Amino acid sequence: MVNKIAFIGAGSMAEAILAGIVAKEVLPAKQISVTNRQNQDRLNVLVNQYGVFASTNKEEVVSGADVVILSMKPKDVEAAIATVKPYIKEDQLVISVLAGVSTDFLSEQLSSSVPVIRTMPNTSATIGQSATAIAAGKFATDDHVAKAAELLTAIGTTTVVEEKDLHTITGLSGSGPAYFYYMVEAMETAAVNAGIDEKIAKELALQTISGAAQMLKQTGENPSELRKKITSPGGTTQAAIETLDQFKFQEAIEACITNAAKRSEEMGAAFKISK
Ligand SMILES: NC(=O)C1=CN([C@@H]2O[C@H](COP(=O)(O)OP(=O)(O)OC[C@H]3O[C@@H](n4cnc5c(N)ncnc54)[C@H](O)[C@@H]3O)[C@@H](O)[C@H]2O)C=CC1
Ligand SMILES: O=C(O)[C@@H]1CCC=N1
Repeated sequence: MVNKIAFIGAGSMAEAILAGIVAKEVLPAKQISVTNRQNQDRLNVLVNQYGVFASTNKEEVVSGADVVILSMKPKDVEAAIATVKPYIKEDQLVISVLAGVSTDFLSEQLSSSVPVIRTMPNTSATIGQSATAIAAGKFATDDHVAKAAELLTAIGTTTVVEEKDLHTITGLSGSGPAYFYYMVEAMETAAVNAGIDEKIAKELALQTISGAAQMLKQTGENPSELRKKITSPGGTTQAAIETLDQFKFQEAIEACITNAAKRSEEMGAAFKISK
């Protein structure tokens, strides 16, 4: 049972998560507290929109919280932890959404054995549709993982993974929504360039991606089976897929995920433990 959640960082990811928690009535909005570096206007927006408590006073925000969610950019993590560390106790649970930053580094910065869970949500959290991966740090027990998972179901699905896999998973599902947006952008542009009205191109492309996602979920069939059902021999889809193959579609996606994972590793390498 969670009684109070504190967000350190009040940007888009914090908003997506707290919006989900408020919408699903996981706990009353007043029991969610938020802080940021110093932007009072931004805090006022969150207070007015969601009814949460917000303050730039770190002690007020963190004290008594069962769960503290680190939701600043990786570059700000050291400064942010330094300001909240005096108020973080070992009976609290720290959940990080920071890309690349290891739980060992966070534990070292917190200089205590407070349990730390590292997660990788995505921006579909805004509508309760995140695919969130969760990994336990060395001081986190199965109960802590279960508590984090229960909380994060407010923003979508949760999958427990090993921390070593989080770089690749960031490339898969953390950044993943962007690949589909990019695909839709490309499809719309291609249709418009071929003379289709922009509004019509948008409407058809949007329902196509949405319908395809629902087909994958509702039929439970493999993407390759679904693809084969559309591909009549010698027909239009075969011509289209052959074109994607000529442009090395599979290799492009492999390189896309590998490079995102590599970037996550590089980002994490800036936050190495000292021993
Ligand atoms: N945007 C995305 O798709 C995803 C982002 N993430 C991770 O979420 C984290 C946050 O990203 P966004 O919300 O997009 O960033 P953002 O820039 O919108 O928000 C960052 C927040 O941190 C606050 N902050 C900065 N320094 C601080 C300090 N010293 N003390 C307290 N608060 C401080 C800022 O005031 C701001 O409210 C990042 O670490 C990112 O890696 C994870 C998954 C997906
Ligand atoms: O682009 C980024 O670094 C963050 C992490 C995953 C999605 N957005």
